[in-house]
Amino acid sequence: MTLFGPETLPYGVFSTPGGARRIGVRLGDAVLDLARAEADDLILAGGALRQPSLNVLMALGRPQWTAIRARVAELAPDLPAIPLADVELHLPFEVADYTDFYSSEHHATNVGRILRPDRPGLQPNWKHLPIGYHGRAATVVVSGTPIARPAGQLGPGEYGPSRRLDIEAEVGFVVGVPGRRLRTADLAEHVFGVVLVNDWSARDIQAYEYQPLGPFLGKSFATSVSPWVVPLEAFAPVEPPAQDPAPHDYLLPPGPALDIRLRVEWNGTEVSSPPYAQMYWTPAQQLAHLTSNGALVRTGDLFASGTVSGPERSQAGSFLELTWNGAEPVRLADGTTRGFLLDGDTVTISATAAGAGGTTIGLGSVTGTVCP
Ligand SMILES: O=C(O)/C=C/C(=O)CC(=O)CC(=O)O
Ligand SMILES: [Ca+2]
Ligand SMILES: [Mg+2]
Repeated sequence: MTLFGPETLPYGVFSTPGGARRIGVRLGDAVLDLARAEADDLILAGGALRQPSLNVLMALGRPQWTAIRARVAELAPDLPAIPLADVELHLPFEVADYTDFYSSEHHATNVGRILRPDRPGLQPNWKHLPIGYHGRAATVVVSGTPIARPAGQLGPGEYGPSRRLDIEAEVGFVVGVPGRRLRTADLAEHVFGVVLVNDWSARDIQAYEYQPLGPFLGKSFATSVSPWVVPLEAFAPVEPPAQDPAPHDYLLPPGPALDIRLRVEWNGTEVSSPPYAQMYWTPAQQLAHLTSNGALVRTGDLFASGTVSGPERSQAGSFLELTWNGAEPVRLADGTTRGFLLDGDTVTISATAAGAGGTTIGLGSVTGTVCP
């Protein structure tokens, strides 16, 4: 079984040594060169495929996305193909704005217990609206980019490198068509596709700075995304979890969940398997909420699910939860133990998902190595 067969066909931006950035689609272990296919008039996309990023393609809208994808699938065996091993992959789209949600009930409850032990895990508003914050688009980087350990204020009078550097395994949604005051039913008209996200987080910086305005420097230093954007239509929609209390009208109907199964590896040891299908708030509700006040989403906007954590410890999407703030270290295959990230550590988040027509599709992976 290949995870990158004709039912997946994710888009990315690649280059070969000395060459310019071009748009490609992954098929198996090859990249189909769509820039050349358009230049050869095999695919008509008004120049959208002859660009150094996906943004022009993403702005075309759903009917053209569907038509181009169908044409790529039809032509795939005959399109110019380059071995994946011979290309460099780049950030696939120019990030306009980056928003991060907080939509796993298990993650929100765990983080609440760890950071605010004197209060109930979930805040009273949590089941009434998808909580989120606006992040920093400029520091969204492609998988493989080294992650420099941030320094900052760790407490009163204390400044230095973070000692509690962490990950957050998330699913990201990439906006193609701009809009404001969107309804949940509008998701597929506006969202082009899905990436994996690692929202690197310095827990000591975060814990000191976040009150009362929320995450700031503890999360804005780097956010990694996978190089392949999997089109929304490649996924088989599934039923989201029941919501109680019923959300406000503008958040209904909730729209589908996606059955994306993540896997987190720490220096090659699999340490957790977060289940995205169990997220409380759906991407359609996040998009409707994000734009409900009249705020504009633009081509290239990235909104992330929030840390994906399931009910089990082995399903934690952050090391904060996995090691319970470092108190219960995990053992890696080389016999060493970890609470938080050490310099030189590599984290890889990968995922598969239920694809349309009963298939299993791949999302690839997002990886990063910590440097001092
Ligand atoms: O509960 C808090 O104070 C903050 C928790 C987070 O780390 C927020 C975040 O990035 C959202 C998420 O990924 O779920
Ligand atoms: Ca996050
Ligand atoms: Mg911004």
